[in-house]
Amino acid sequence: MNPSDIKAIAFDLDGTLIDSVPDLAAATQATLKELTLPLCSEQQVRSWVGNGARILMKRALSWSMDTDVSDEYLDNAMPKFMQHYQEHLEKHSRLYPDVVAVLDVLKAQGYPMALVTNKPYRFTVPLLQAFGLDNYFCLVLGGDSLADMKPNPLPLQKVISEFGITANQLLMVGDSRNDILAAKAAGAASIGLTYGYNYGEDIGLCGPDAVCNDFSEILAILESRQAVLEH
Ligand SMILES: O=C(O)COP(=O)(O)O
Ligand SMILES: [Mg+2]
Repeated sequence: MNPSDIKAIAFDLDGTLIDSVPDLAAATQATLKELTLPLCSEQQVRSWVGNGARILMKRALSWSMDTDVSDEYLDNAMPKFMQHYQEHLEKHSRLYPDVVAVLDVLKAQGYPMALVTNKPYRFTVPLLQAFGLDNYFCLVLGGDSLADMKPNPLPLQKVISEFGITANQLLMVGDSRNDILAAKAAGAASIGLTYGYNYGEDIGLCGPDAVCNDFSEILAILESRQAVLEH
């Protein structure tokens, strides 16, 4: 990545801006309870998040990352999960440190910003509103907004075309290999954050252009761009 090329930024939501697992876990547990199935732990849910609500529920129903669950079984559980998550949404979720301060700086610096999450769109906007994040993003894409979600490059390609930039001018910031793989497939740059979920794996393993341990480090990476521009 050449920081001086970056003209716009796409942010992931869960595990990047907001620690949403406490509410996702509560909704998952409430669904399993309603189905009289064995309950899972918050830690398990933390390792299952990343590919949207349906895959999370598939993993919860099977207590596994990759066991197949029949469509019928999953279709029966999904409305229950959606209802429970609707009720929990922002009850125990928390903004990560420095998120608002850094978004303020980036907005003031004039970067157009997009929010690209695998979370269903219907939960995304209320969650952004609940945490005062709804005025930063000119484009918000949920996991069900387009025909495919991250790690497919489609949502980032949409950002690139909507913002009228080239792929190498987009920076994707996220906590999951899905964010990094989507960025690579779209030809965009990426920053991987270490504090999020990523299935319990080291985010550095999927090869982001940079790794940050906290959100404010993003500014330092982009500052070299400012230095180049001011020169
Ligand atoms: O809801 C998920 O599974 C992941 O959401 P994210 O793409 O914002 O991390
Ligand atoms: Mg994430």
